[in-house]
Amino acid sequence: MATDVHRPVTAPAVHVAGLTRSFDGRAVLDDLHVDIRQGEFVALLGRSGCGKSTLLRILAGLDRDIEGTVLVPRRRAVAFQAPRLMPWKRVWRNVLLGLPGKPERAVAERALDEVGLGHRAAAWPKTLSGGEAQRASLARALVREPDLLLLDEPFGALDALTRINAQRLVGELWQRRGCAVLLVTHDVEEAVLLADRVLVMDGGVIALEQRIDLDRPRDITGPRFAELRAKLLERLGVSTTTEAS
Ligand SMILES: Nc1ncnc2c1ncn2[C@@H]1O[C@H](COP(=O)(O)OP(=O)(O)OP(=O)(O)O)[C@@H](O)[C@H]1O
Repeated sequence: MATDVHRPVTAPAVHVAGLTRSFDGRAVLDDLHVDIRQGEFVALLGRSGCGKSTLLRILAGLDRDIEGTVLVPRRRAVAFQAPRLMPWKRVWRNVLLGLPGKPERAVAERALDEVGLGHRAAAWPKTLSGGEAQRASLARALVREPDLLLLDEPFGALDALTRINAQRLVGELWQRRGCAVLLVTHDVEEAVLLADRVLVMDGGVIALEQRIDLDRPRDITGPRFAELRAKLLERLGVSTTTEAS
């Protein structure tokens, strides 16, 4: 009997093969291939307009006008740069929005506790700070018990200090939950800090794949961190040295 020796022991969380997505006749994603293992944290970098959000929207099931193969877990959740909370619903109701059945408030409160926002469950969205609103948005994703968490620049609009706390929180949530994460970011340091693997998109494909071989918790001051950061910046076309005038 023939056996398929190439078949993986566990199926990947995400399998994308030959994915093409065009807008007005222009292929933004052009025969793109990517796999993400179960429980793996992958960061996606790339110049503005290269198609990162397009890929993420396809994985989220928000865009189906594609060619190619896309296999994703049924349980997946997405958080965007803008928290997208409904202003007329209290925070806990926002967290439960769109969930099937009639989940109880306690379900929302558990997810809010997990992101340190349990005490604001009854608040109106407009009374939240930017960082709190982003955490509420994360709670809304977590309450879906995702096997795949899709994050589209979730920290992009936060100030530096809030951003560091939010990055730490996402790292902790990922370790606790064990779900696969795909994080779209512009921040190379954030990618090296959090990810098992960093992908750089260019020309509609994954142009570089870099494994981050650093132990956790990561030392952002170490030489290997700097080396990885420099390599990724170089691939993104950003110079890491300044010329003396
Ligand atoms: N619905 C759409 N209609 C037409 N063009 C689109 C549409 N969505 C995306 N595009 C185009 O596809 C390209 C990729 O957009 P996308 O938002 O995926 O880039 P990105 O890498 O996420 O950019 P950024 O880093 O600036 O967020 C852009 O040129 C954009 O104008």
